[in-house]
Parts: sequence; structure tokens; C-alpha cells
Amino acid sequence: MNQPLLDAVALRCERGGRLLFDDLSLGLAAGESLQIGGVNGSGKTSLLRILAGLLPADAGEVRRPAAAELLWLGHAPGIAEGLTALENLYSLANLWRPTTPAACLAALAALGLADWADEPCRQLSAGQRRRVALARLHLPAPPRLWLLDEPFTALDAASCTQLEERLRAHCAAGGALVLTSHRELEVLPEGHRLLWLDGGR
Ligand SMILES: Nc1ncnc2c1ncn2[C@@H]1O[C@H](COP(=O)(O)OP(=O)(O)OP(=O)(O)O)[C@@H](O)[C@H]1O
Repeated sequence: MNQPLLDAVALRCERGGRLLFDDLSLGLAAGESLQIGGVNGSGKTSLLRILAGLLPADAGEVRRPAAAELLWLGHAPGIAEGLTALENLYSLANLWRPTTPAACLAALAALGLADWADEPCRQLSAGQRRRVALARLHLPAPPRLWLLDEPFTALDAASCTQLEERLRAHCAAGGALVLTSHRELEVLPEGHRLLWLDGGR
């Protein structure tokens, strides 16, 4: 049996007096991916934050095996404007594992950002900042479980395709991921599932 990396049982979430979801259970094993869809305000980000342990559920439980390190990518790219692209990636990457500047530079180069590595991020476009944040996905030995909130935001078509390919490769290598997105993925990882949030139903 595939190793479970995430197990959520009977989750309930109310925000601002509205029920977003109730009795929601899901599991994710190595190699699997789950896309959370739904209209604006349906609770996609809330669910992802609960799965990441960043927001308490009103009921239910989220279990992650201790060995399953987590990579969180929020809706905003979380980039410090005063730091360079390389400094940003280096500090983000070292949150979960000691990483070298050379590895960070190679990850930036993989996303076409080599020439921007030493530029302060305030001088980068929205899409370039997003790519700096996404460069974490291209570092060696990343965490096995990825939780990604609208990772395609601000990306051009080629960057979207590259990200889809990276997601598929991660799952093929035994990782797992949950992402929120309005996008219909073209390069589906094997075992990809869609969860549609629909007003607490
Ligand atoms: N900090 C908060 N306090 C109270 N209510 C909140 C808070 N954050 C979000 N909400 C409410 O929770 C609901 C779900 O928000 P959430 O961000 O999870 O939706 P979403 O599906 O990710 O939306 P979008 O597609 O617009 O990103 C919304 O009605 C929103 O107003």
C-alpha cells in the first residue's frame, strides 16, 4: 500500500458566520495529487491552510506522518522586496533544510531567472516574483508534501506549462501535492483528483 502523506478526517470550517465545508475527509499518498476547485470565496484557501496547520478547523483532524516534511506556498509569493532574488530563495529554502547559494542559483536558472538573481525583488515583475517563490520546487531533495495556493497566479503560458511539468515530476518521484487553482491542468499527474467546494454541500 502507498505510504500516506496526509490524512484529514471530518473537517468543518465556518468563517464569517458561513459554513464553508463540513465532514470533509481526504487522504493523500505518495504519488498522488489533489486539486481544490470552487468559486471565489468557497473556502479553497481556508481548506489548504487547515491542511498546512496554519488555520485551526472547527472540527476534525489533520494527520501528517512525521517524516512528511511540508512545503507551503501561499497565495502571495511571500517575497521580501528589499532582498535580491537569490537572497529571498536562500532564506526561504533554509527554513526547511540547509541549502547552498549555488543550489539556489541553479534553481533560479531553471526558471530563467539567472540574470535576475542579484536584482532586488522590488525591481521584478509580479510573474518574476512568483517564479522566485516557485524556485523552491526546483531545489534538490524538496519536502515530499507540497501545499500550493494558486501557484499559477501571474505566470505566463510557458511558465504555467513548466510548473505543470514540475508538479507531475514531483508526483512521479513519490511526492504528493494539494493545490488550489482555477486552472484546468493540461499535464495531469497520475492519480490526480479534483475536489470541488460548493457552499458547504
Ligand atoms: N480572516 C478571515 N476572517 C473571516 N472570514 C474570512 C477570513 N478569510 C477568509 N474569510 C472568508 O472565508 C470565505 C472563504 O475564503 P477563502 O479565502 O478560503 O476562499 P477561496 O475559495 O480561496 O477564494 P478565492 O477563489 O477568492 O481565492 C470567504 O467568504 C471569506 O470572506
